[in-house]
Amino acid sequence: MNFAILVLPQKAQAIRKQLEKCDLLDKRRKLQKFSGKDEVAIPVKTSDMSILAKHIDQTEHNILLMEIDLPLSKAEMIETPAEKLKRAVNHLLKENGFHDNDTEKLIHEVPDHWEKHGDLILLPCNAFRSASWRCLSPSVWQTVGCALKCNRIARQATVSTDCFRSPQVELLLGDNGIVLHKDNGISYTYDITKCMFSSGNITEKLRIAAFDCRGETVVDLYAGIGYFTLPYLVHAGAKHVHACEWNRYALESLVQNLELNGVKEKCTIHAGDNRKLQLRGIADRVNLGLIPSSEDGWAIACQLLQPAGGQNNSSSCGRQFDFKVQSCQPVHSLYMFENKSDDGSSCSRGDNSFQDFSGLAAISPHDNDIQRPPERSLHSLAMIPENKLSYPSVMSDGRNHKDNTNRTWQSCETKTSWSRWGQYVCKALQNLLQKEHGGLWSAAVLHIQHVKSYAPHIDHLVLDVRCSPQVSQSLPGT
Ligand SMILES: C[S@@+](CC[C@H](N)C(=O)[O-])C[C@H]1O[C@@H](n2cnc3c(N)ncnc32)[C@H](O)[C@@H]1O
Repeated sequence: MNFAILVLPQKAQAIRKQLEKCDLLDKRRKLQKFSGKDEVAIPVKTSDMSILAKHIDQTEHNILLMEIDLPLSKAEMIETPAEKLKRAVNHLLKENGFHDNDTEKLIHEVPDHWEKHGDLILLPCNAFRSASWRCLSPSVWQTVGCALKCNRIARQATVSTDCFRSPQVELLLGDNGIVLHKDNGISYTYDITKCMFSSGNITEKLRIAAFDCRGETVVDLYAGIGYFTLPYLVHAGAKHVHACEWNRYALESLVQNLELNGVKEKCTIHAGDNRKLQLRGIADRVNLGLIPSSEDGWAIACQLLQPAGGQNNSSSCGRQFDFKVQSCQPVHSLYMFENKSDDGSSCSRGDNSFQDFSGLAAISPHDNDIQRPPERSLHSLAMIPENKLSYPSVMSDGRNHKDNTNRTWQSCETKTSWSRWGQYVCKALQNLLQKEHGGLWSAAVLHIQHVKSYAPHIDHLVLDVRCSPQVSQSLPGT
């Protein structure tokens, strides 16, 4: 029931203000002037006249309280898409004879959020799950399509654990799942029912887009539809990307996406198992984007890195690379994804852009006691702003030095489990590199990125590692 008080027009604004001040004005509804009656109805939240009387100046006239449904205010009239969807589905349930109790339960399965891929709406996996919805198919999907103004509806399921990372998307309305997705100036087309597309990884795509890879040869070991291959080529300026992929549907999309974005000539696709790649020593940078772990690809990644070191910033700017200056060591970056469990004890879940990996030194070739961290002992690190972020860079003789951005490594006592994971990865890579290329190598964590949390104890982490071959002190001119 809705109520209003009737007041004289000349008093209406003053009384409205008084009501607003004491939170008795019903803002969901509009004031209304009654033509011919010379009265204005002001919507109020209470039907208790004594409460109203306490707050309104009644000296000049009497106030009349009445039950009335005044028109909704403008803000109330604007329905969100989620409200619209719920209203449409509610109507459908009623039309089909569902009782109020059942309707109330079923409405909880109508989602508030979804992904939009062109004219296709991808519903979350818990949407419309009860058996009752099946009886209402296809009219329920037509209703959803109509409410959300789209022609195709699909429902998300968990990405399968098979090695192709196949999505388990179910098409509910429409005859195909091919979509066109655009972000950060890059177009991706793919079949949503056959290839995975993680919109949650947008922060990583943006981070890669901001890398300076000019002059670099990059290998993307798990290219998929080109989710990272394309930002390397389109925005980071990589000279060439070798993209590895073994899922034929992802490969089809990858080819299309390279063409779509005009970078086909700069990419070589390697179809098949990346562990069988015959290439070696070609890469400045290797991208390992596989969850839950890319560990299977570490050996091949090390094989792919150039033995004498890759491009560094100085050479990409056209300056002569100089082996004599240690701070201009050629560098490699391995870029990898991991999903890690954590014990949640000190997890910080706010801004995840910059993680403090203080206390984590580069692994020198002489560190042999790094253990794999226990799976459930990982938790996040304290945050530090970007201007305080510094690179650990310890050479094989243990000396600290400034990196070429002139930021010094801050030592800190706090050892966290993420940093232990970083150390474990660095040590493993260093061993692999020494075995593969010979000589001494150092491996250092450049950055640890928390991408997202899948569950309270499962975090998606990305680690940037810089691997450098150590120059012998006896090289001519050193
Ligand atoms: C996480 S998915 C795709 C990630 C990709 N960056 C994207 O979002 O489009 C990983 C991809 O690696 C591929 N893959 C997994 N193991 C592989 C292997 N040993 N060789 C080649 N491709 C592999 C899968 O088929 C899948 O498309």
